[in-house]
Amino acid sequence: MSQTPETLLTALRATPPLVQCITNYVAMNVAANVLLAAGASPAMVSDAEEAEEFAGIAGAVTVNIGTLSPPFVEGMQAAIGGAHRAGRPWVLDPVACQATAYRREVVQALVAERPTIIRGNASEILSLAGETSQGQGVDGRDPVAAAEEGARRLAQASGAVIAVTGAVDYVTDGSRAVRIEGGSPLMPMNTALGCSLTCLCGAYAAVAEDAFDAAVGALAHFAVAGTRAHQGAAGPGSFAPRFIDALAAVTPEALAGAVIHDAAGPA
Ligand SMILES: Nc1ncnc2c1ncn2[C@@H]1O[C@H](COP(=O)(O)OP(=O)(O)OP(=O)(O)O)[C@@H](O)[C@H]1O
Ligand SMILES: Cc1ncsc1CCO
Ligand SMILES: [Mg+2]
Repeated sequence: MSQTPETLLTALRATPPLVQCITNYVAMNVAANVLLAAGASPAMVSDAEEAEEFAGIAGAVTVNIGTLSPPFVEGMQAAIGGAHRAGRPWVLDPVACQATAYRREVVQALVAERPTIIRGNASEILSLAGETSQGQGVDGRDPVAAAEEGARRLAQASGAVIAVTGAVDYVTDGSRAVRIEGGSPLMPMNTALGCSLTCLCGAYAAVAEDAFDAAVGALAHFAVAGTRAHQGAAGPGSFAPRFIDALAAVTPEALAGAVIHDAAGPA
């Protein structure tokens, strides 16, 4: 039986999960504040010296290739090994994976490590699915609808739940699929909100029985908070603090109002 976003947020707030976030230099502070506001406990622990051990005490691990370098990759591999040994979920954010040969090579190796969830913008998911994308560096330039079929194939091939974000989000495990409406056009004008959402997927995965439900819960939390923060925001600058406040203010009951449509059948 599926767990609703409402149920999962209740569980998350009752027992805040420790989330080990290996994320990029741009996102570290933003993502930590997002997780704290949402009700989780972030720890940006990434060095190979301790990443595997730390994964043994974390509820989930998240891995983001935004500011990639060999030491980061060593830490990612150590943490993923630790998560597998501890039987914990891990979430991949394939930032700009289409941009360079190094990113393409690293991301393929990470996908082979069986991520529980992959969360990216449509350009990143298209690229992972082997299709051409219009992505410009870290910024998505493709509509989510263009990546839906590729996301379903990628889910089937990788075993991961795929969360594609944009104006209307799409989540699939290869058979089940939903679209989630909400958020704000001011969100892509704030750096690292996608990276932070990947970390929140880890928080929800830590408390969920099912990775599909976890991804839907995290994306619904962002969608509802984004819609609320948009009210009265003058632009991207004033949106940012409103969004942190809204993440904290969202109640489990409010998540019951998230706009989630079944998308498994014909469009
Ligand atoms: N046009 C839009 N309207 C409403 N919500 C949006 C829009 N674009 C993005 N979002 C929301 O913004 C959040 C981040 O998604 P986005 O696709 O921008 O991530 P991203 O490109 O990986 O971001 P970054 O790499 O900067 O962290 C998601 O919750 C998504 O639903
Ligand atoms: C701007 C930027 N550059 C590398 S990672 C990152 C954060 C958004 O993905
Ligand atoms: Mg991104």
